[in-house]
Amino acid sequence: MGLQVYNLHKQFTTRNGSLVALKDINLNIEESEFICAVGASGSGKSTLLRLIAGLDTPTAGHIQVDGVKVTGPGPDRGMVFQKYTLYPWMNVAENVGFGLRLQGISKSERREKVGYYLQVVGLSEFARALPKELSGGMQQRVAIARALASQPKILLLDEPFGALDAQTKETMQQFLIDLWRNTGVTVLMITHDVEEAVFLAQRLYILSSRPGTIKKELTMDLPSDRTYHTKRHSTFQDCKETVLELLRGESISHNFELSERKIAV
Ligand SMILES: Nc1ncnc2c1ncn2[C@@H]1O[C@H](COP(=O)(O)OP(=O)(O)OP(=O)(O)O)[C@@H](O)[C@H]1O
Repeated sequence: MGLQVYNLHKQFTTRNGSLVALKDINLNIEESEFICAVGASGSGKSTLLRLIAGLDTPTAGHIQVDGVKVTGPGPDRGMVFQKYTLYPWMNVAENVGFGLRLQGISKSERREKVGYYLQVVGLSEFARALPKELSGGMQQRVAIARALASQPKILLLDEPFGALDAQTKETMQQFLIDLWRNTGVTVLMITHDVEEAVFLAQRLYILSSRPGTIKKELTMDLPSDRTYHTKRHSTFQDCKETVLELLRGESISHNFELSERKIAV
């Protein structure tokens, strides 16, 4: 059944009055789809993901995961943020098993699941390492393993590679697409990196700014077994240009925010 978002509206009260961050957002994400939402800075991407994660409540509208209304955080949604959110005093295995411990899962089952997901992300031999002993990319793989360990119905990724250097980012994109193909997990990822979004997503939602609305929904016509070579294909370049053009339209009224640096291609 996947994830459905119905007429979502989010308004914040600020010192300068109220601000509509999201307006009339409707999403339909089927099981095992890989979806990216892309938009300029301030288009409400993080707000959208936080609402889906249940970390904040909508002003109007509602969200369903597998037909169940979201009323708060839950193990059916695994979240990975841009900044490494590992507990520095816990080793890698303890970090991956943390959510499972909170769910009251027995030590033996925890050990089995942690072992399995560390293998999935290729970090078995780092089980006893502390986060500070790992590179940025490895830390994000631990965060992904932790999110997967609770066997969520959907993986929510908030610019997970935004803090990584270009080369690590490319490696992590390939890692993520292989992981998605091997596990069949449903993914919703937000990013302002157009190339990343076009490379990863089967389908893209493009958000407009202030208020954040769905400006366009695009299906990516790229092979499912994509590798970084795919980025050189003319179809890939055409898709990227289409998205950039839609975002350029946004930048006319928000050019102070949507610099080429922010588009990051
Ligand atoms: N807690 C809050 N209180 C008031 N305004 C907020 C709050 N959170 C977000 N906003 C505002 O809502 C709008 C959308 O913010 P959000 O962080 O969701 O955008 P974004 O697309 O994720 O941006 P970026 O790409 O820069 O992270 C912005 O104008 C922001 O200032």
